[in-house]
Amino acid sequence: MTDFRTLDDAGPLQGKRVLLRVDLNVPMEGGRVTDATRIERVVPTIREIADAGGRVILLAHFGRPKGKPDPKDSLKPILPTLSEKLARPVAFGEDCVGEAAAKAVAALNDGDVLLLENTRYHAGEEKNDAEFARALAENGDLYVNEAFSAAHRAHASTEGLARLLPAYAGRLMQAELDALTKGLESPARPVIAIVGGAKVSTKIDLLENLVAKVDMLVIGGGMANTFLHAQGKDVGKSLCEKDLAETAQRILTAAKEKNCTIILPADALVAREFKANAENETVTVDAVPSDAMILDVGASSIATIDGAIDEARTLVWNGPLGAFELTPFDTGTVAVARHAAARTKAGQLVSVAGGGDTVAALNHAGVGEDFSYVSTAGGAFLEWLEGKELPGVEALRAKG
Ligand SMILES: Nc1ncnc2c1ncn2[C@@H]1O[C@H](COP(=O)(O)OP(=O)(O)O)[C@@H](O)[C@H]1O
Ligand SMILES: O=C(OP(=O)(O)O)[C@H](O)COP(=O)(O)O
Repeated sequence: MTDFRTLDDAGPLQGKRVLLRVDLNVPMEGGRVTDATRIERVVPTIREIADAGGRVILLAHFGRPKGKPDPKDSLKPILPTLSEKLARPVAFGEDCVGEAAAKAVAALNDGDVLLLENTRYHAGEEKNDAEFARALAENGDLYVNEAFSAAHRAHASTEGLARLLPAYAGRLMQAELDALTKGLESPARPVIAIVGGAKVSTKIDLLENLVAKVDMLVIGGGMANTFLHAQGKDVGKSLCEKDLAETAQRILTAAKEKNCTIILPADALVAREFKANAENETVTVDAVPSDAMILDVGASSIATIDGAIDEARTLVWNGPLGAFELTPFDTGTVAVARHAAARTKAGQLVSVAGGGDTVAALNHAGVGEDFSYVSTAGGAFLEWLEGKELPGVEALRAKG
């Protein structure tokens, strides 16, 4: 990563206001952080800057609040976990721009840490609006991007800001790119990818390029339902983006052309309520009751996926196979994660997984330490794998 400026190039940080873009989009339940991996991975950089006398101003997004404040997407509930992991106090600014931000920043002493409220509370963030980026830049002397997992977004705090201030890659940004390059630049074949999760519309397009890069593609989670629908199956009340059926068809055709084997669930665990221990049954994907939702892959699908992993030498995985936060709909994700971990430990597989919820799912399965590499990034990791340039990374090149 020699074409980046890194923290090593930033000069003395004493007294400098450092706008540090991090990804705090962590899994939460009942107002509490349920997986702190993304926080833990940025702690060393925050400490490093603060210990050098810098004033750390954390910029981050949470959820998708559509450009206006929404209390359910506040970063405030993350503060206790952030402060605990950092083992130091963290101040909070009620807005990331304007008077509230300026006041909070002005109150900082050298070595202090401040978290500003969700950047996505402003429409200018996702539009990468120049004026909004300038408003963010007003509070900093330099910019450090540590949010590899949001680097596929050309937003004001991930891209625009890097063009306004001296910009540097943070330690995690560097480490992620180094690890992925080392692990996956020329992967041992066959390569299997598992893509699941719930962010169907923002991730489906990248599958078209992915099928050219991998030998087998397992489509699970909410993502699978759109494909099952595209194949003419009734998915009942399942999470499904019906208007993406054509895109799904196109991906299936591209896979055939590229000789990539697509593995879709053949059976599923369905329920009528989205809650833990909801009454459930296993059905084939041709027989999903119209009032039920697919919440996990079934036993026969798990066996097929495990068998495919046995044939592979490299696995890349983003997106849980089911609603793993709710038992028993964690069964598929846990079983496949443990199988991949065992193959990895036996030296038969290189396994790379990433994504906020995917990491939480691996930790839930007790195998977070057993994969070859666990990235904080999901969508960004897949786009990197596609060979796409990531706007957040590109904006850092040759800046400083
Ligand atoms: N069949 C399904 N129906 C509804 N939600 C699902 C299903 N399968 C997976 N999910 C949800 O997908 C979410 C994770 O998706 P996503 O954000 O794309 O993953 P990541 O954060 O790892 O990139 C989890 O909260 C999980 O409950
Ligand atoms: O959680 C994230 O990505 P991921 O779900 O792909 O791991 C990032 O914070 C990006 O969030 P976004 O997909 O709402 O832009």
